[in-house]
Amino acid sequence: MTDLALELLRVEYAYRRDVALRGVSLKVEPGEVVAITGPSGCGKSTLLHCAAGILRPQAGTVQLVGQNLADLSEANRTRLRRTQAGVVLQFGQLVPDLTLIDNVALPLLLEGHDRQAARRAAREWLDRAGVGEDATAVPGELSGGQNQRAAVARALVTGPAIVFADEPTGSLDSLAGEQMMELLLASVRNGGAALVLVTHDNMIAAYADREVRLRDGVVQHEVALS
Ligand SMILES: Nc1ncnc2c1ncn2[C@@H]1O[C@H](COP(=O)(O)OP(=O)(O)OP(=O)(O)O)[C@@H](O)[C@H]1O
Repeated sequence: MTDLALELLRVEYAYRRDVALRGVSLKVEPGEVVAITGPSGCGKSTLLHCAAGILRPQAGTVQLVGQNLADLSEANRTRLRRTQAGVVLQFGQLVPDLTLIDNVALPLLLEGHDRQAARRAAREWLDRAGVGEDATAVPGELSGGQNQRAAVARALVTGPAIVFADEPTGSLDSLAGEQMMELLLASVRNGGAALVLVTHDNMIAAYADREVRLRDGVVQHEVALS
């Protein structure tokens, strides 16, 4: 039996003042594209951060590719996250002082790959993402759309089992947003990765295989879209 890409069981998360998640369960199959939707403040980003191992839930379990994150040491959790999970956020979040090629090579260098091989793989991913010609530019010299393309390359370069994207088109106009979604979907499908996508935009959610709608920190309903 193949492991699920992601499984959350009764996950709860509270910030100092607000309870963001009140027992959320979610399964994502390998290669599946799932959109997390719902009104502002319903817990979408918190769910994504718990699933990606960035936040630690106070209750419930998160399994990434069959491994319970709570059972792993800090070092092993970081390693699993780096190798198995790619992350794309709203504004790219590239390192501003590094060129695109160095930004994309970074996850491989952190995993101990040699510099030349890391840069070669980074260049290939930048080409696939349509920004190969901008490989030596720094993020500040490029548009939001170009930076988001590089962020997709950085998320996919390690060959992750799952990609987490939080409003990846939120800073783009609608044409650049559509192109970005096409790239993200083609990239995860080529790499065989699952995609968990947070969005408040119905047009973007429509790209998913399944929509999971949150309300007040719980799953309100799930709909198969394809
Ligand atoms: N860093 C934080 N510190 C304190 N409270 C937070 C933090 N991030 C989120 N919250 C609170 O947790 C709840 C859920 O927020 P979250 O950002 O997960 O929702 P969201 O659905 O992603 O919202 P949006 O669509 O507006 O981004 C909200 O009440 C929010 O105010």
